[in-house]
Amino acid sequence: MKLTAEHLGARIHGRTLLDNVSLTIRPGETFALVGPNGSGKSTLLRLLAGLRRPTRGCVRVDGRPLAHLKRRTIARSIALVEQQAETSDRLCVRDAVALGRTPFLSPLRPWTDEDDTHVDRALDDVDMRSFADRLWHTLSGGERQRVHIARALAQQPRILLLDEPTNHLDIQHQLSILSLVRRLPVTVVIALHDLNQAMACDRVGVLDAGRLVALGPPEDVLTPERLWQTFRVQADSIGDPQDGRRILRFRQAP
Ligand SMILES: Nc1ncnc2c1ncn2[C@@H]1O[C@H](COP(=O)(O)OP(=O)(O)OP(=O)(O)O)[C@@H](O)[C@H]1O
Repeated sequence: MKLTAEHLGARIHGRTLLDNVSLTIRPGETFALVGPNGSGKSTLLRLLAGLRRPTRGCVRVDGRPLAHLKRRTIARSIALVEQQAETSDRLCVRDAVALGRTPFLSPLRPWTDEDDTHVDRALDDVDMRSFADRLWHTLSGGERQRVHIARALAQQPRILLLDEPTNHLDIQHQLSILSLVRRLPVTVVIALHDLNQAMACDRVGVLDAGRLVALGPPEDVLTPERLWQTFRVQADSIGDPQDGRRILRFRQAP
């Protein structure tokens, strides 16, 4: 599924959060969105998910304006995992993940075994099946994060939008979630602070003060010059002795 942002602008109380952002996310690619704190990554993801209306411009899904689609129709195609998503304390893990099936349910389409299968698979994908009966408020930050990702996976989206999905996760679960996301046969946009994780994505977009200042393959975009201009850090790119892939090393500016 193709997702297109056309000249997107977002303003609030006279302040510009996004300025003329245009990009096309190609079907099936894993697209990393990077940028300093406050550069507009979460705002852009919310616009792409249809949760917030742009002040200017338009988001299209396979050419159709998102603004013309019903919320339920959007939820059948697009899932967003937000940074600070909350869930009712009274829910158990399984029920929290089952919420991902809501867009598919109706009086004429009640819960079926197929929904259970999707929930089980999503719990397995994030390694949370053994927590299925635990109450939400008993979970650690990283466990909650994994449940939110499972809920999005249970939604079987064709476009998955993830806002810093690895920020609470231990290294094993960071790697497994990222590798899962890359394997999924869906279009993924993922906001990341770890630029080496962004290096493993198909393409990268760099936001700086609400503007898209670079877009392309990671090696072409995450150059020492760009990292200095946007993040004000000195960076060196070195080769991984195992597989030759580029790794970024950072130093604070003198
Ligand atoms: N409702 C709001 N009212 C005022 N300012 C807002 C509002 N929502 C977002 N902002 C501002 O918009 C800017 C962009 O925020 P956004 O959350 O999109 O950045 P981000 O790149 O995701 O940041 P981070 O890396 O810190 O998560 C920030 O300066 C933020 O303070």
